[in-house]
Amino acid sequence: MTVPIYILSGFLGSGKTTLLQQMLENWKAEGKMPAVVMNEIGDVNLDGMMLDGDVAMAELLSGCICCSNRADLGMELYNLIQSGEPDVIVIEASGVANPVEILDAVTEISLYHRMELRNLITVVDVMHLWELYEQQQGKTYRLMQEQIRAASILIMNKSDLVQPQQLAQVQDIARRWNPYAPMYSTVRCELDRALYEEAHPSLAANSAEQHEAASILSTSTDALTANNTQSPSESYTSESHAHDTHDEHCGCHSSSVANTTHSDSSGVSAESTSSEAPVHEHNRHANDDHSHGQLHHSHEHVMVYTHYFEQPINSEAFERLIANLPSEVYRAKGILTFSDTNSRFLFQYAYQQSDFMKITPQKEVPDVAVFIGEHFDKRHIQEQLQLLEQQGAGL
Ligand SMILES: Nc1nc2c(ncn2[C@@H]2O[C@H](COP(=O)(O)OP(=O)(O)OP(=O)(O)O)[C@@H](O)[C@H]2O)c(=O)[nH]1
Repeated sequence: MTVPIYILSGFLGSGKTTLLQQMLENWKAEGKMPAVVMNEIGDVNLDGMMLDGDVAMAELLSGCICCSNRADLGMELYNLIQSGEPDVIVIEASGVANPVEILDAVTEISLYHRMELRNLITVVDVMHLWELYEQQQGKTYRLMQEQIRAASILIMNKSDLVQPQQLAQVQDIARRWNPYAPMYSTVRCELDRALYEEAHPSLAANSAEQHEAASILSTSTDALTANNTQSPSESYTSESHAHDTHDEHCGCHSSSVANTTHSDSSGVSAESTSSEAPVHEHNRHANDDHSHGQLHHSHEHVMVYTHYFEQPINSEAFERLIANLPSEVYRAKGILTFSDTNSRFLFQYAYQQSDFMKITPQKEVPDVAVFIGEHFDKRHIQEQLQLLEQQGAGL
């Protein structure tokens, strides 16, 4: 049997895990056995902890499958197929992954194993794209372009956060970058499963054009004039993301922490102290530029700070901290025990929107928070969190 493979791409916080959960529920409801490869640039897989324990999962942590973990991806796919014979596999790429690289990796692997790339689904945060489009520059903008161009299906998500005119503009932008992929506008990635299950002919067309398309991205300026006079939705601040200043495409980092591959779903080291993944630039792909045009550049300085909590903290103080995160932090998530509530919470922060959800973990999970961004002051966040812990402990 040939195993269908789906790749989920999309910038940090766009809604990939939200979609993944729906896909898994759908397949499980009809008795299929899905398996998942989850990739995080941080050293903790919080999303994986929230998935049902009966889903086979491989984790590629502390790096990005488009570069540092690329070789491991093949091995994990092979192991998943050999060990569990899943009916379908979904690869959730890290939010800073270049999908062209993943597409290449999966295509290579499928030459040797019985698997078929069914769809590369890119989930777009429409509000985020709308604001980035106004600036027309920056690494995140270019990475989003690549993610959109590589897609065989485009999901324009979080459409509840934009005005209809803004949505139409963003659809227009995405359509210009990728005229092939069917495009669906969603709230919380809700869409009919038939729409993503059918292999779309554009995938073949697209994959043949990936390198060419990607090679022109760095100089690509869209013909559409950025004449958006409407201010962003009230639900966001209008703060610009001026930190995106590098002329590079892929947002991976190479961590000093050795790549960790877990074949179980625990996903968390037993450390109880804070840890951080120092980031350094690596130019592995830069040398490849001769063969791939301008696709491979040195990678951006994506920073990750992981904080393991030793004490419960006050919920309101934590919410204030999250509300005041610097704009350089563009994604945060965590599991927390608060000193003033009975329940544990999963918190999410993506592009200046935060979300707290009560959870009852089915297995032992630590209290931990992960912060992802560029050039932010990790020490400052660490000190703030430690202060909250001290206050929580009444010190
Ligand atoms: N308002 C709104 N929020 C959404 C929507 N879809 C997802 N979210 C929220 O956005 C946050 C990020 O969603 P995820 O599905 O975790 O995003 P992701 O792409 O998997 O994030 P990373 O894995 O960190 O890259 C969560 O708090 C979601 O509940 C949507 O359509 N509208």
